[in-house]
Amino acid sequence: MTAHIIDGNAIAAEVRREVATGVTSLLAAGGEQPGLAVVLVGNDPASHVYVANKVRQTDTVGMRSFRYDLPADVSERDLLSLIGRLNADDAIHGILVQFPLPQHIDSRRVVATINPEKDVDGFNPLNVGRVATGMMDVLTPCTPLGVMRLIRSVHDDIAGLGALVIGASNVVGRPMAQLLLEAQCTVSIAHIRTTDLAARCRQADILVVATGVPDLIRGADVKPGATVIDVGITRVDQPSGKSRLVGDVIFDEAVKVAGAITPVPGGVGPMTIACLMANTLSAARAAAARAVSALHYVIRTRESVGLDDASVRNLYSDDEYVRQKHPRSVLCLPVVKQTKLVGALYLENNLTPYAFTPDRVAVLEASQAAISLENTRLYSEVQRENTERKRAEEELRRSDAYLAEAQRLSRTGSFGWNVATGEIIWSDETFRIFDYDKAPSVTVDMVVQRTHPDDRAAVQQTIDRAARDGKDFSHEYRLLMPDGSVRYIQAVAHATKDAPRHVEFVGAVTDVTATRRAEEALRQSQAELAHVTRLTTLGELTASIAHEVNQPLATIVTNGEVCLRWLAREVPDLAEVREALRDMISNGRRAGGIIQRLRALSKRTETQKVGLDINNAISEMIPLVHQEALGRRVSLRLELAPALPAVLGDRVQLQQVIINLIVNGIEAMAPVTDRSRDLVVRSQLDDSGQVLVAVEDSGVGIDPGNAKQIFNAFFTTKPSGMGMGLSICRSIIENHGGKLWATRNAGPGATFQFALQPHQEPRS
Ligand SMILES: NC(=O)C1=CN([C@@H]2O[C@H](COP(=O)(O)OP(=O)(O)OC[C@H]3O[C@@H](n4cnc5c(N)ncnc54)[C@H](OP(=O)(O)O)[C@@H]3O)[C@@H](O)[C@H]2O)C=CC1
Ligand SMILES: Nc1nc(=O)c2c([nH]1)NC[C@@H]1CN(c3ccc(C(=O)N[C@@H](CCC(=O)O)C(=O)O)cc3)C=[N+]21
Repeated sequence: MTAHIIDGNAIAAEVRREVATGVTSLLAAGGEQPGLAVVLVGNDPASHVYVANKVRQTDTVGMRSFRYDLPADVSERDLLSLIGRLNADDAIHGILVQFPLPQHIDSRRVVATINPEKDVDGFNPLNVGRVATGMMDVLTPCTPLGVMRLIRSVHDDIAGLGALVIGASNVVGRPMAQLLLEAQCTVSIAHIRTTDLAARCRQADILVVATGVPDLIRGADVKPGATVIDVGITRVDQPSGKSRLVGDVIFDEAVKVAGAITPVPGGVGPMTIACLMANTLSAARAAAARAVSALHYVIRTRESVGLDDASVRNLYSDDEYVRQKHPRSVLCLPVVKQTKLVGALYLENNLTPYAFTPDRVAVLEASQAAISLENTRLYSEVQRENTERKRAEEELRRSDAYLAEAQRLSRTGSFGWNVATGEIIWSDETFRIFDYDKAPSVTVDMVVQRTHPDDRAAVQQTIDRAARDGKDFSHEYRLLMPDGSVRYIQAVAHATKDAPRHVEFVGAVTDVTATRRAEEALRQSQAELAHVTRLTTLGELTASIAHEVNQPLATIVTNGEVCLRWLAREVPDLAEVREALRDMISNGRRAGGIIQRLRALSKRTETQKVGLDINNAISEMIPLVHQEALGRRVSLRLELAPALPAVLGDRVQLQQVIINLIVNGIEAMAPVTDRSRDLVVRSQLDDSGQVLVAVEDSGVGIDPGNAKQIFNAFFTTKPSGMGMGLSICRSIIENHGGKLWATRNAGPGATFQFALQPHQEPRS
């Protein structure tokens, strides 16, 4: 198995492409073209090759290169002064002084002179210190940076791996170890004095060799599967006369043991230059971001900036604008409103330094403060008003929503009607009830149109009267909907008058269809129940009624025989015959009357309320109960007050009540043996002008324990009764707007009575 050979050339090309893209977007964002200065001292041929390479690649990725070739005997001072100029030159974002430098020049001083922001080698102590303390967003030495990228091409995560760095130079070994440490490797650094190097190598998951000692690491020194990074580059002469580059690792051996390995050449080397490009781009980007004008500073810090003499080099001298316009005095104040920076006040004077004296600044700042204060006051006022308005609007919106919902739920719509203008406004629910599409205004005609034809005249009349009198009104009418269905509407309206001729109605319309239908159903079932109980009562009376009918029939038969006899005489006695015939007719009528009443009572009819004479209604029932009373030895007496006013009622239903009360009274006296059984049916006008009908018996009376229940449905004291009688009676009387109740008599027995309002003939 051989190791994966990490292709430094390919990855370096990748890095260069990224850099080229970065340069393009930096330019697009208005940044300056990145520039790299390469300083070469002396004539070292290898260095010339490298530098030429760097310059070429710089141009390739779209950056500018500046090459400075100095003689080998250049003074340190001259070199440092060149560096100073390069530091100040805004076209230059990166400075690289190629190593090695001649002996007479102190490389550390050179490195320390390079502006840390332009130190693309990452050798300046400030950058070294930053990397050493884990600040990775700074310029990082190129070779270790490239190595990390190579390692990452084979490892997603190297945290926890054992890493051995051989070589402890400031250029490679030490920063390398820092980067590996930062990536959470367990890092060892080996150097010339390290003992048992091979054994240490065999422990390393990641082996970075940077000594410049060819063949230092053999295959046997590599931990199987380890990642081997060979930084070393040594040019060795070959027998052919040509030279070739070798690394520190015996590649042919190590490639058989390692998991991944970099070749030399084509490994770390190309990465170093690619990372130099990347560092130069980073430096240029940082410079663009830092293009800190005074304005930017003010915006960022909200502190005012004053430059008394802008021609003197200062923090803002690098500002593009300052460089081009050379203002002499600059004052920049933040304009803050409601803790928000809304702008900056920028004043400059291109003629004199010290134009913005402290007292002038104070005046400016004070007036700005005054304006701010006033703004603050206005702002908070507006803010408060806004909040208040929002709250009110929200409340209104919510209550509107509640109202609409309530209208929908209660099927009640509202309306407004201005009589003078004829303008009518409907709520959504009103539109729904009338089944019209929503419209901004409505006419009286629309209401009339929708009204059931049978009710139209009445509705029109109500509306006309309301418009004329300007008085509250309420009416109930039906709507005939487009689909042919009928709706029952109840409308009430209240008149408001703010001027004598200016009447406005505010009202509500309720769809009471469901209520009316329920009432109708209830009335129907009550009528049916009443009919059934009526038949039951009549059923109980069958025997006595049959007897009651039989009697006139028997009389008729007897009279018929008498007639035949009188006619059979030699001289027929016609006077007698006539007398008998009259008797027959009257008895026939009597029987017929009973049958007729029976038929009326047993018929199932709609309720028909008419003005009727209650005495007459009572009298008609007597023949039906006459025989029953006789048979049970009850004396039945009528005490009917003459000239009673008519009552409005359904004859059959009221007669059902009367007959029920009489039958109950008769039954209540059945157990009575020690006294006479008297039943009195009385009619009279009571003190309050009501027509009163009372049925008084001398029976067993009402058990006080039952007094409350006797009118309840299903309550009965009779063994065979259904218990519907009194409950139906009461509902009939209540339907007539009257009252039915029972009292105990002073003597034995009880009195059941009902009271009805006299019927007012409608005045036409
Ligand atoms: N590919 C690339 O881009 C680059 C390649 N290089 C190459 O990397 C190599 C190292 O460069 P650089 O760090 O600048 O060189 P230096 O000479 O500055 O450092 C060499 C380091 O290796 C250590 N060392 C030397 N011999 C041994 C040994 N036998 N066993 C253990 N440690 C040893 C030294 O230890 P001590 O400190 O005790 O002397 C020293 O720390 C060179 O071949 C150089 O050409 C360098 C830079 C970039
Ligand atoms: N201030 C400074 N910064 C440096 O980064 C720096 C320096 N001085 N001095 C010298 C070392 C060495 N160095 C290399 C750069 C590229 C290759 C490189 O491209 N190598 C190719 C081969 C190049 C060739 O053909 O010679 C490769 O390994 O494939 C090698 C080595 C940067 N160094």
